[in-house]
Amino acid sequence: MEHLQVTDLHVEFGGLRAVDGLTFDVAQGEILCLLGPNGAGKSTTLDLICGKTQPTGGSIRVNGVEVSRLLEFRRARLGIGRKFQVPSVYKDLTVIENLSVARSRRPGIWHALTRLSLRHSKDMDHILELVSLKDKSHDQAGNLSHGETQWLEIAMLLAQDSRLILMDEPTAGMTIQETQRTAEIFRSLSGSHTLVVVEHDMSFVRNVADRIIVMNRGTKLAEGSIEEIEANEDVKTAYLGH
Ligand SMILES: Nc1ncnc2c1ncn2[C@@H]1O[C@H](COP(=O)(O)OP(=O)(O)OP(=O)(O)O)[C@@H](O)[C@H]1O
Repeated sequence: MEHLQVTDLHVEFGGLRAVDGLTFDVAQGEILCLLGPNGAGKSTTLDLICGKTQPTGGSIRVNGVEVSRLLEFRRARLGIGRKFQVPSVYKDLTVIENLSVARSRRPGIWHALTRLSLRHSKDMDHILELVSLKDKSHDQAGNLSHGETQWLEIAMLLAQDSRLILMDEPTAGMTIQETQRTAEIFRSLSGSHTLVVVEHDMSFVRNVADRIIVMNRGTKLAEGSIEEIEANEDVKTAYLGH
């Protein structure tokens, strides 16, 4: 579980202010959904939090620790995990082998010790159960469906001990059933993990979000529950304007 505080965050790309004075908090164990029209700065915000992009100003704190100047791998070690739209699983390896690779990326020497490795294999079972892939643990990742591949990637983040998980359109391309299962997975992660999710599917957002932030032109336009967001006139205007 991680508490995230973003304060007055800025980034410019050749004069374009993609993120322009963004401030928000995410509580430990909370699921925050980021909405907004195309080009609002949602993906860039995730890039800034995970360290893929360096900010031109502002602060990003995780459990009180300033991370905004740290390199991406250092942030990963602090438990910040990013799931991209294109999955990065190893197709020739089995599901469980993919988890082992993810686990071996964890910091520290402890995972090398046998006693702890045993415990870890139990953790792995638990993780596979959580993402509904236990029956497929010895299947090649390349043979998984699109939805299962996305879940494997979430499982890999869990295996590498990410506690603040950032996801960009996790349900894109999923069937209705896969989307529903993904919502259940997210709800079971909430409480123990903090999630920031960029998502356009409103019924999914309705199912998973504890809170919603709508971005427009790099800044926060509105914040609240789904009911508050749907009733917000500024939000309606921003979407119609695009
Ligand atoms: N590396 C980059 N270099 C230059 N411009 C960029 C870069 N990354 C993003 N941008 C620009 O920053 C703005 C915000 O982009 P971003 O992808 O964050 O928006 P978004 O809200 O995620 O939109 P979408 O819903 O379309 O993915 C856009 O105008 C985009 O073209």
